[in-house]
Amino acid sequence: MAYYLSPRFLEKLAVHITKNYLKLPQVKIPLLLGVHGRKGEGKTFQCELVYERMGIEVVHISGGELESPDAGDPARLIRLRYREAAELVRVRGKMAVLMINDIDAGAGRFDALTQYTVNTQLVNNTLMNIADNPTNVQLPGSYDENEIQRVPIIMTGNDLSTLYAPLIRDGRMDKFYWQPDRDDRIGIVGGIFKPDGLSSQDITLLVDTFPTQAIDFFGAVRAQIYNEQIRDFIYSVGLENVSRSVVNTTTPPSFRKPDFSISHLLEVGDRLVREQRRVDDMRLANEYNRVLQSGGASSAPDGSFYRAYDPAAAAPDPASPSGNGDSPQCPMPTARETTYSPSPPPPHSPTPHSSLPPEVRDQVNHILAQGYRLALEHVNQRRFQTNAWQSGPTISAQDAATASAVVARCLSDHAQDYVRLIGIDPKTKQRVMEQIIQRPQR
Ligand SMILES: Nc1ncnc2c1ncn2[C@@H]1O[C@H](COP(=O)(O)OP(=O)(O)OP(=O)(O)O)[C@@H](O)[C@H]1O
Repeated sequence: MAYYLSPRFLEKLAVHITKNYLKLPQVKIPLLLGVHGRKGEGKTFQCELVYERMGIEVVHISGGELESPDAGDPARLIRLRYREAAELVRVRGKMAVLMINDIDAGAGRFDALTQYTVNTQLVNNTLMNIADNPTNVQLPGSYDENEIQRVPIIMTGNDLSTLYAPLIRDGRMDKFYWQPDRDDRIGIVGGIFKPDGLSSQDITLLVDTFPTQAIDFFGAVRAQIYNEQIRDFIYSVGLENVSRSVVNTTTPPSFRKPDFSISHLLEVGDRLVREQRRVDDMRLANEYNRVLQSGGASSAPDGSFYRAYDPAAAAPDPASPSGNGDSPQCPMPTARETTYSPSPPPPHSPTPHSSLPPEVRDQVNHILAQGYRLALEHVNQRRFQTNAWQSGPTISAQDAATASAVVARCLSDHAQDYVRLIGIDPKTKQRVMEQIIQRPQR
């Protein structure tokens, strides 16, 4: 297939990679290049096209490999693969890169309140370390005195801001935000449908009909077109014979060219969009995460104190068995929470925090007095049974009056729901308490 490679993309990567193989006088070159942007816009795909075009050797790591039950494994893996890439340059005499896909999936949990693991820290530190000393990357247990080849590291991710901030500073990481413009999209979609004989007007119409869809969507539309024939095939051979007909067979089924008319493509595209909307409306993923989150935290949805705060237990101890790789240091994985800045109450309305029950106000004061942060969660009566709490506002204010006002507003916004107050230790990013402060009237 004739894939489209965006000139902007090619230029950015080509310059970054080449620069890292040159010795420029008195120029400090960042080793890392972070390609970021919306999911499914073809970041990885475009990178692979660049490597192919430039004949560059690639050593891969995926974000998923950056987590492991054993602390230190992913950091070791990065060093190992980096050295492997350096060795490829030496042996093959070609440029090589270390490509880390979806870095934020594996190492991107360095935001204010969510959990992070020992491995997350180690991965971020290892990458910083390599960026600072790219020709001296050692494996644990051995020391190689010889300098190794400097190898640029390209990483893709949706949200680089979730990485440890010093890792992405300009001296270490060059950044490239990839958002294909209309011309890029027409070029890419034209490449996807090249074998199907669509005219350039059809391609333009398809792209312009779905302007907010990621590139991935158009690939999915093409794949859907074959569904009808596959369904016919299944019925023609019979459900019980499908396996035999497609696996280990000398005569695999062949399919005639499906209907790639523009009207059919638009119809399939509309269907996919409707399905997406349904997912969005149902917020299935959101709920699923909440259930996991709540299930891992407190088996009883009665919201009684989460656990007594024990500073010794809260402090992460990498040497202890429980301080291993992926044991989250926060016992409850927390989805990213929104910060809530309370707007001032309207004139002549009662001050909201004055309406807080005294015990809740005491609780707020008590948490803030210990230097903890406050957050809120709410859940309706039905979802309470499944412990599927939703994040409410995170309260950035440290003064009791403002914080109480946010709590009071949340209580009135969710008057028919359960609301719970959460105390978070900002240093360890652990929840130190949870308590239900409102129950719906029955
Ligand atoms: N230039 C292209 N030509 C043809 N197909 C493409 C092109 N770019 C992307 N695609 C299609 O879009 C899909 C998604 O691309 P890719 O996985 O590179 O996106 P991504 O931005 O890295 O996504 P994520 O952020 O979710 O990892 C690919 O599997 C491919 O089908």
